[in-house]
Amino acid sequence: MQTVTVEKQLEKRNAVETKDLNVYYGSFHALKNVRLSIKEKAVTALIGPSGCGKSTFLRTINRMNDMIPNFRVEGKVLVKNKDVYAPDTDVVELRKNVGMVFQRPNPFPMSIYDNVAYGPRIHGIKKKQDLDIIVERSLKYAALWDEVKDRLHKSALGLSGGQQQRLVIARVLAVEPEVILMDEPASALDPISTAKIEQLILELKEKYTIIIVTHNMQQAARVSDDTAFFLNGEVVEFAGTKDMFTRPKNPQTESYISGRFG
Ligand SMILES: Nc1ncnc2c1ncn2[C@@H]1O[C@H](COP(=O)(O)OP(=O)(O)OP(=O)(O)O)[C@@H](O)[C@H]1O
Repeated sequence: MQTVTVEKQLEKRNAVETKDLNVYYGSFHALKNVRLSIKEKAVTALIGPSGCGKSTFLRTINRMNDMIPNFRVEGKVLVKNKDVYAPDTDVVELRKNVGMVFQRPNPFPMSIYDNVAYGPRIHGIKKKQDLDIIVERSLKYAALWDEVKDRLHKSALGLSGGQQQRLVIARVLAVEPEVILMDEPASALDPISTAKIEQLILELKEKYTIIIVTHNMQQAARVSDDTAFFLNGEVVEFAGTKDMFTRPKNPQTESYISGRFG
C-alpha cells in the first residue's frame, strides 16, 4: 500500500488537458475529438505532416486563434484544471501563464533589457531594482546572459538568429509562465543554435511544461518525453516518445516516423 501511495505522489500531474476538442475554421474541421493529457514539467512533442493541425492545437491552448474570423472551438481545454474558454477567463493572464515561442524569432525593436522587462512592466513591476533581477535571472535561465551582459542596452535586433530566439525565450520566462508552447522553435536556426535551444528545452523542463511542434523526428526523439502524432486533425497515437519511436502501435505512425510519408 505504502509503495502505491509513494508512486502516486511521484506520478506527474497534468498541466494541460483537452476533452473532445473540436476546432473549426468556418466549415473546415481542423481538429477532431482531440483528447490529450499533457504532463507537467515534461516535454510533449506534436508531430505530423503539414496541415494536420499541430499549430492549431498549440494556438488553441492560449487562445491565439481568437482573432481569426470563423474560428470556433467545441469541447474543453483545461490548463491546470481551469477552463481556458470559460466566459470569465482573463486572456491576458492566460497568456502570461501559457507563453509562446514562434518559428521565427520575434524580438521587439528595442533593447535586450527592455525586451525581457516588457512583460513584467505590463504586469505592474516598475522598480528598476526588481526589473534588473528579473532580467538577469531570465537571461540566465535562457542561457544567454554571458553573451549579452555587456550589451543589455543595445538593440535586440543586433543579435544573431539563435541569440534572438533565446532572448524570446527569456522574454517568455520573465513573466513566470507554467506552460511554454513552442512552434518549431529551431527550424529557422543553424545546427549549433538548434543544439543550444534543444539543450535549453531539456533544462527548462525541470520547472516548466513544454509543448513543442517539430518536423524533425530526431529532435522529437532527443527532447521529448511524450509524443502525439497528428493526422488530418486527429491524434492517431499518443505515447511515451521512446515507445512511439521504437514500437509505434499504429501503421500510419510507423510510416510517418520512418519517413515513408509526409
Ligand atoms: N486561419 C485559418 N483559416 C482557415 N484555415 C486554416 C487557418 N489556419 C489553419 N487552417 C487550416 O487548418 C489546417 C491545420 O493547419 P495547422 O497550421 O494547424 O497545421 P500544422 O499541422 O501546424 O501544419 P504545418 O506543419 O504546415 O505548420 C490546415 O488545413 C490549414 O490550412
